Amino acid sequence: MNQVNEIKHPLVQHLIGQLREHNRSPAQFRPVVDRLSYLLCYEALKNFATVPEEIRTWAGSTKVERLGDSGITVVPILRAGLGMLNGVMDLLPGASVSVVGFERNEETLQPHAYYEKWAPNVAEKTALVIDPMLATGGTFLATVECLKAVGCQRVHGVFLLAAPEGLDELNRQHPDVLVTVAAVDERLNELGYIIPGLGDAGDRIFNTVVKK
Ligand SMILES: O=P(O)(O)OC[C@H]1O[C@H](OP(=O)(O)OP(=O)(O)O)[C@H](O)[C@@H]1O
Ligand SMILES: O=c1cc[nH]c(=O)[nH]1
Ligand SMILES: [Mg+2]
Repeated sequence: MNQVNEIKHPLVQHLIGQLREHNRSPAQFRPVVDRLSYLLCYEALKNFATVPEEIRTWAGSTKVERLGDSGITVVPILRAGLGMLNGVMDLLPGASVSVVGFERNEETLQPHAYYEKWAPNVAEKTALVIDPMLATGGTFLATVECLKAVGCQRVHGVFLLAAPEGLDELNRQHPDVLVTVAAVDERLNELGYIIPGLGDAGDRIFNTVVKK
């Protein structure tokens, strides 16, 4: 069973509410994605092991805990995952970045892979995959399969929104993978979009919404 951590914190819920506003422009959308990504990353790290270290302080020596962020590779899924990268890297300056590119075919809803670039020693790292949306789950499942194929054993997905359908599929195929998400929404519509959701995250981040 996947451990799915839906963050009920008022600040997270407030920010997700802002992203759902239809009239929010890309310029107003991006900073909210930034802030949410920072908060979700903070939550995703809550069980991450720290490394004790003895340091000198003004009053002698003491033991402190260090976050081993060099043991993390952050994996934004192109394109929309890039919108979450700054917020996450602010908290993990020592992490490496691996990049995968997937685009969902609008008719079949199958992910089409177009890019893959792994950090050195990826197999030894914890992968923190970032993407605003987990809808059918196809894109994230394909990413998890790529990560496992290169030897990565610990995968944690961080999303703004997820649909129950995608989380069920993840549970069937990869029950070991952890998920942190601001909200699990109601369902998918017939076009594979999350309801109520926020529309197409990539288009809203990159200002490529087609006006009808
Ligand atoms: O769970 P799924 O049904 O696979 O859908 C989720 C994927 O769809 C969106 O990307 P999209 O394909 O629109 O590409 P983009 O990031 O270039 O906009 C989103 O950012 C996820 O990657
Ligand atoms: O609702 C959805 C589903 C997939 N991709 C998005 O950007 N939004
Ligand atoms: Mg898109």
